[in-house]
Amino acid sequence: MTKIVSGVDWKRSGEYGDIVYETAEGIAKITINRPEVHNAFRPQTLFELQEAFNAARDDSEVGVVIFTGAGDRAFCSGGDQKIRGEDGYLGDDAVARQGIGRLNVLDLQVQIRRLPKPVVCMVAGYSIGGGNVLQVCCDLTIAADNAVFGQTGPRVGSFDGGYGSWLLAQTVGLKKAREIWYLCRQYSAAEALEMGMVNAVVPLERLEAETVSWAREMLAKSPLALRMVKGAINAVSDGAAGMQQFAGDATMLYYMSEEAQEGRDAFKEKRRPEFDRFPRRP
Ligand SMILES: CC(C)(COP(=O)(O)OP(=O)(O)OC[C@H]1O[C@@H](n2cnc3c(N)ncnc32)[C@H](O)[C@@H]1OP(=O)(O)O)[C@@H](O)C(=O)NCCC(=O)NCCSC(=O)c1cc(O)c2ccccc2c1O
Repeated sequence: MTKIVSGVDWKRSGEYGDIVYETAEGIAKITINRPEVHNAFRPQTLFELQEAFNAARDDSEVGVVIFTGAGDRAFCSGGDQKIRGEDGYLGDDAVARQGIGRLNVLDLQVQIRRLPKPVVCMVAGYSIGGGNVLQVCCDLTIAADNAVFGQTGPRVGSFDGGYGSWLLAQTVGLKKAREIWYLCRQYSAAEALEMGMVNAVVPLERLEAETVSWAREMLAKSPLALRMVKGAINAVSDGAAGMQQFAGDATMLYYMSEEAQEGRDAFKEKRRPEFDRFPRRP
């Protein structure tokens, strides 16, 4: 196994079984840790990932999230086919004991899109099936030169009709997205770069150093500007939900203004608000 080093002193936290959560220098690194199945996810993996992404969201020290897989052979090979039941993936919780499966990767996809901080996918080896859909949902992707991308749904009896298909089509174009989904071929890192599915390809041993350097570059930028740009880029394609997020950000900024605070203060002080103090901007 190639040693991937970056010189970053990651601090591990949280109690997880299927993932690892680490932070350093304003970056959160979230790693799927099931290398024996090429980091395929099961319901538990996804619940833990949701918890970790929430931790990164809530940590005001964190400005960028790196999402990756353990080892150098795979970022993620999608849903764990060995525990796929008749209607979804079966965990070991009470719901699964009733024979009811889950498709809870869909919740994680939405969470990554709505996280108000850039999420960078760091891919070594396979990014396949539902794993590649997660990669597509991330804001940026840095790939190692051994990375392999592809969808397998129509080969294994599955498909992702949401972000997996139309977001991929937005990313690489309609014809290419159809090819990827209809033929279930595998594509090299160089081909993924060429079609615009990833942002950069670097030698495997430099993967983390390069990804961290992109993260540091973003950390030097205005966090609110990054948040608004992410929301703006997603707003159109996320429809009403995208507009709701963007409007929510506008509300947050308005709450931070003296004008909005005058409304709140006037209510608390039982007086008329003095909105005349604020300009009616052109
Ligand atoms: C990724 C591969 C192309 C790699 O091939 P390779 O030959 O290098 O390695 P092996 O095949 O020998 O794999 C090593 C080891 O890992 C196990 N493994 C790999 N992938 C998975 C997996 N997804 N699930 C379970 N186990 C896996 C493999 O069995 C080996 O272990 P052994 O003990 O058996 O030796 C190749 O592995 C491959 O093609 N993998 C399957 C990729 C795949 O089809 N993924 C699922 C696609 S569907 C999906 O992900 C999905 C999930 C959702 O939750 C959805 C929700 C809603 C809508 C759609 C969804 C969806 O499409």
